[in-house]
Amino acid sequence: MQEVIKVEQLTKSYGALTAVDHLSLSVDRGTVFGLLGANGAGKSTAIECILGTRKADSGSVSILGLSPEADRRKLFERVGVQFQEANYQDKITLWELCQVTAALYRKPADPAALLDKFGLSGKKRCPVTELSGGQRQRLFIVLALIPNPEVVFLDELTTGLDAKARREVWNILSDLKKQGVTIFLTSHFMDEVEKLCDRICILKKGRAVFHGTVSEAIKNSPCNQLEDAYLWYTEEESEHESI
Ligand SMILES: Nc1ncnc2c1ncn2[C@@H]1O[C@H](COP(=O)(O)OP(=O)(O)OP(=O)(O)O)[C@@H](O)[C@H]1O
Repeated sequence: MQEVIKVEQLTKSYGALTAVDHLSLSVDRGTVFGLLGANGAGKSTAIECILGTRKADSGSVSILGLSPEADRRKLFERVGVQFQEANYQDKITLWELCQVTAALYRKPADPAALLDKFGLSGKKRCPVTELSGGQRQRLFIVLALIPNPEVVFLDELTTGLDAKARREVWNILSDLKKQGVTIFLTSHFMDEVEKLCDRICILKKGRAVFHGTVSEAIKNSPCNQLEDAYLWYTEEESEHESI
């Protein structure tokens, strides 16, 4: 399988705090990779450093064989990104934002079709600031998919979505995966991780304490369920290195 994302020994500190500590990982084409960890474990910092929007202290990253820093323009034609928080100009409508985003890419997806797929067609003329939390979250995913990406990064994918919308997002991601899109996500929901992720990495205080499949995560712990295993990896005082 072709390696699409390769991260080696990525490290980032904020003053005395090491937020990401020698993180190495690899993601194959057409697979879904989940980066997990408690609040403050370093997931967002890791994603930002992988994307080159935050400068790492050391380590290397390659996405689609390109460097996020040196090949920024080339790479971002092929990568979609959804961030947890985004600030948009006051009063800009969903439709305007989609158009502005689509204009950045050579072969964008059809924003109208994406809005429709995510149940946002009726809100086209609505200012982004007037959307509910779940609607904003869905819009962020739409924006990440506008480039027609080969790789998509989704940070806290379904936070704020209701049960039905979460299921819909899962189905859409499963379809994207079938089309060969590589997905890198963070999530706090273990049902979602079990449903979607081929491989996971669990971070604890910036360090990877588990790498592998969901079933390996359960097998290498004393637990029978992913959520219990996840808590075991993240809460135990002793390290459970299995990399
Ligand atoms: N700009 C910053 N300056 C200083 N410290 C920061 C900064 N951003 C994050 N941190 C710290 O780095 C650590 C990792 O934060 P990060 O946001 O990467 O975690 P996370 O796993 O994404 O958390 P969450 O699940 O809450 O989003 C935390 O202790 C956080 O307080």
